[in-house]
Amino acid sequence: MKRIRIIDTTLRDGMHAVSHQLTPEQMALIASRLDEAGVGTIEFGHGDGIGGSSMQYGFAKAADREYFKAVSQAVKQARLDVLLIPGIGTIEDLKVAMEYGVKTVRVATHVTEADVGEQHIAFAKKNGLEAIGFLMMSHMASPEKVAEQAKLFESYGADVVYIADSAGAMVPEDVKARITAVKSAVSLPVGFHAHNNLGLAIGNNLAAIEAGATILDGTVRGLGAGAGNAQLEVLVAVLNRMGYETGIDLYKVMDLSEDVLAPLMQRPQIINREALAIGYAGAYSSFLLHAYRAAEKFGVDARDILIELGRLKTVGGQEDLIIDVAIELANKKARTV
Ligand SMILES: CC[C@H](O)CC(=O)C(=O)O
Ligand SMILES: [Mn+2]
Repeated sequence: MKRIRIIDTTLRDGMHAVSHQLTPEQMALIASRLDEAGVGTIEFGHGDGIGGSSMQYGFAKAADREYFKAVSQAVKQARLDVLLIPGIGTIEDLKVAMEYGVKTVRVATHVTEADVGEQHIAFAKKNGLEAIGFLMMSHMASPEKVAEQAKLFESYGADVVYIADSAGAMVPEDVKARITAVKSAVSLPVGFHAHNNLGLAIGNNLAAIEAGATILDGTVRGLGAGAGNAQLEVLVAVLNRMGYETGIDLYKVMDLSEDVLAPLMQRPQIINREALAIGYAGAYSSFLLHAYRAAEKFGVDARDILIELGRLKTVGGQEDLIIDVAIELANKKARTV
């Protein structure tokens, strides 16, 4: 049977959807249920990765160390994984994660900036971790450029390279083109991380597999930034139907979704007008809740903020620009009335 490795990121990307407010106890409960369901790799922590809890990205309910402790005690089999965006997280933060048994790090950089992850990948490899190079906002670069950046990650020692459709802006042919280019440039396993802003998360995962990806991300109930990620239980069901083995018990993730996740969610994980605007404009999915707050504060339409952020080609880390754009739109509005 063909095997697909699944990385569950409910407890990391899903944190964006709940303003990073899951408690360590809630994370521990969800992690233990994922573990029981046979999920092999569990990513967890602040939505913006380790060290992300801050004024700029939003304060989490608890400190990184409290999440590390709670989740590491709850999980028996699964491999624990953290996301590290160089500059937001540091190697010192990673060392703390390692004390709690974290075995995989996804070093996430903007799609044209893999070089800022070199020392983090090298450190991870030297210390026995699995190192995954994660190229964010991959729709913003051509397939050739994405392949060039994937090669850089490979040259630093990465075990896997990931193409992330952070804006949920890609259609299946965009995904195929990028995965195909990366597959022919590197000899590493290739992964894909989807967002559902255009309703294509599952379809894009299938396109990724067709082009040679063997690792996919999912989140229970789709919980994640923007319109969320590929919904884990749906992904498992579809992959089962297509004859792929994931090692995940479908009923157990369905029950986790219905009985545990649903009551915790601040809002349904749907493609509302603002999430759709993100996919349409190619803006960062994690800007969604920041844009809501800025829109309310300055009396403008959140969609206009998001469309403008896409037009300006803003990238992760530029959350402060959301306020600037909202103020600019409010001033424009005041001038026209
Ligand atoms: C802000 C980090 C981001 O959420 C990482 C990620 O999941 C993505 O780029 O989609
Ligand atoms: Mn994401």
